[in-house]
Amino acid sequence: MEEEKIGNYKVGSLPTLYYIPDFITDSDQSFLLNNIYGAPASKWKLLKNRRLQNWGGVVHEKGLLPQVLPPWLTNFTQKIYDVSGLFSSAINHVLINEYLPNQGIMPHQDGPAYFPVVAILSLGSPVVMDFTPHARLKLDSQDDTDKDSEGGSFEIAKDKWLDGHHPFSILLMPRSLLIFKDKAYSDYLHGIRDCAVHCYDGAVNETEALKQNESDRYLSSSEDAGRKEEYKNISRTSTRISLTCRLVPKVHRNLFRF
Ligand SMILES: O=C(O)CCC(=O)C(=O)O
Ligand SMILES: [Fe+2]
Repeated sequence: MEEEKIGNYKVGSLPTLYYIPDFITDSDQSFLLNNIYGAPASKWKLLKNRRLQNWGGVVHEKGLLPQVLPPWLTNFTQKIYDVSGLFSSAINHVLINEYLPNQGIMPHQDGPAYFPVVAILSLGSPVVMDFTPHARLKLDSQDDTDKDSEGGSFEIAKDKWLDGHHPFSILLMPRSLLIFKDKAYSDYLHGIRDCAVHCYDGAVNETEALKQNESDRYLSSSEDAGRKEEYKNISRTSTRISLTCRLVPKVHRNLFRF
């Protein structure tokens, strides 16, 4: 793995979206989950639709008020730094999100304090992450009154986008690593739908993600293999944990000079 180039893991039509299946082993996954769930209860921050742990310090618009990352995390952030070769210095911030099967994250762009490369390590239940071009890249904006009509997310397919931008999705299997930067980071919003069944039909990494031997157990709960194929759904039957690993370049060493 170490000798291989990150370029070998490029997926989809953007030049800077990478998906590495089996980035960590099963025992690495258990090790991380044990540490995450072994952290003091006060480490969890409750949000409306999920909970999270913040490691590495507090991120402000102007930079990071740092806290040393624990060794159980730096083992992995160092590996991500080494393998990707995309970060200008060591990863110093990790956000751990926990999602129940019907929880997700609204489409968003990561904040300006971060170096524009993000690495997301996935544990537990698989999910589909959707990328949507930024509203400023929409060509002929649809009549907003359309929004409430039937069809929900299919509305998006009608939109026209500038410069070849188009919505796409990626299937994030457990133990995989997703890395994105540049256009994928700045021209697109990323989000996860808050429903318990996700469709991966057309996902940019369908082949790569489903090569994993264990993937079968997550596919549609239908007994009928043919229907699994037909619907291309994953059932989110358990919790997903993600580790969003980033670099905040500006670190405040002295609180009083912040
Ligand atoms: O859980 C994920 O995979 C995405 C998390 C994310 O986008 C974020 O923390 O900014
Ligand atoms: Fe994000």
